[in-house]
Amino acid sequence: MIEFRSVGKTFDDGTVAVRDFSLVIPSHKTTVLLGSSGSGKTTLLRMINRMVDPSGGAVLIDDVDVASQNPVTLRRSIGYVMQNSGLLPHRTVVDNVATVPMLRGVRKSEARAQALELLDTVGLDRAMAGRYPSQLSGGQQQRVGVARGLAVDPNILLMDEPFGAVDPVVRAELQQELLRLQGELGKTVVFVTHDVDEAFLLGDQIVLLRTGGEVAQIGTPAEILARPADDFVASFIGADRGRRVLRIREVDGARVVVDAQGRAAGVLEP
Ligand SMILES: Nc1ncnc2c1ncn2[C@@H]1O[C@H](COP(=O)(O)OP(=O)(O)OP(=O)(O)O)[C@@H](O)[C@H]1O
Repeated sequence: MIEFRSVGKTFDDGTVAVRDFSLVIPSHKTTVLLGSSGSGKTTLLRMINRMVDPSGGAVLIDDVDVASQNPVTLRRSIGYVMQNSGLLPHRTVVDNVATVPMLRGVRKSEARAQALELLDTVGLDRAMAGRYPSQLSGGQQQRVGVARGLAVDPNILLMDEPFGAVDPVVRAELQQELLRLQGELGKTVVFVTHDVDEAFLLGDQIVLLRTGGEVAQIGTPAEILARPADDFVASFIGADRGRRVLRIREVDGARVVVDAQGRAAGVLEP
């Protein structure tokens, strides 16, 4: 369990990124921090592994304040996947994945063997292992990024817009892959995105943020859809545009689901 207790962050230049944020993130689930640009999502995510230290309040992992932990040790125990994969350009794919385990003392041959298995786990052909990141497509690079995030077998996986830079088709593939992986691994995933559809697809719990890390609503996708807390939430999730309002229409005895514009979205099974 990860807990934010009245956390605030004011950067040195006076920017208040987060005012007063409290949240409990349950273990073995995916929690999505959703909000528009500048709402403080990345700042909050980075407080978990001490890439950012709060100016006030505390972040606890399993009841231990992260401020009491060595930042380097902490960072090496938590998986971190970012938008542009963050791979080391002069190291091969297999070495990129093996780097952190080796820093933690795993022997090179063993770390590489594990890295190859992780390539299988994230659905990347082992034939890619000897390539450099620039020789991979964006989607393949992100898979390597996920493999690297999983390399120390962390309990916690932090993902900061990990699929933001790839095209919609690859993005959908990577999302499905993450759902499959999470079904197998059951990590505590904290996922940052500004994409409502992505949030609703991946999140067990959604935390919708306004500017300053202010919580607009917390709930499951279904709860937020069913009862948006206010106009801001309704607008953000598209409910006000009727985008997510579906209706059932009878067509030749079949029940067809149509969207607010009357376009067919699917058929209900009898
Ligand atoms: N190192 C920094 N120094 C000063 N201000 C910062 C720093 N990092 C972030 N900020 C500011 O803090 C606020 C929150 O930034 P943050 O990156 O957490 O938002 P975000 O919701 O993740 O946005 P995005 O979706 O664009 O990444 C923004 O106003 C940003 O400009």
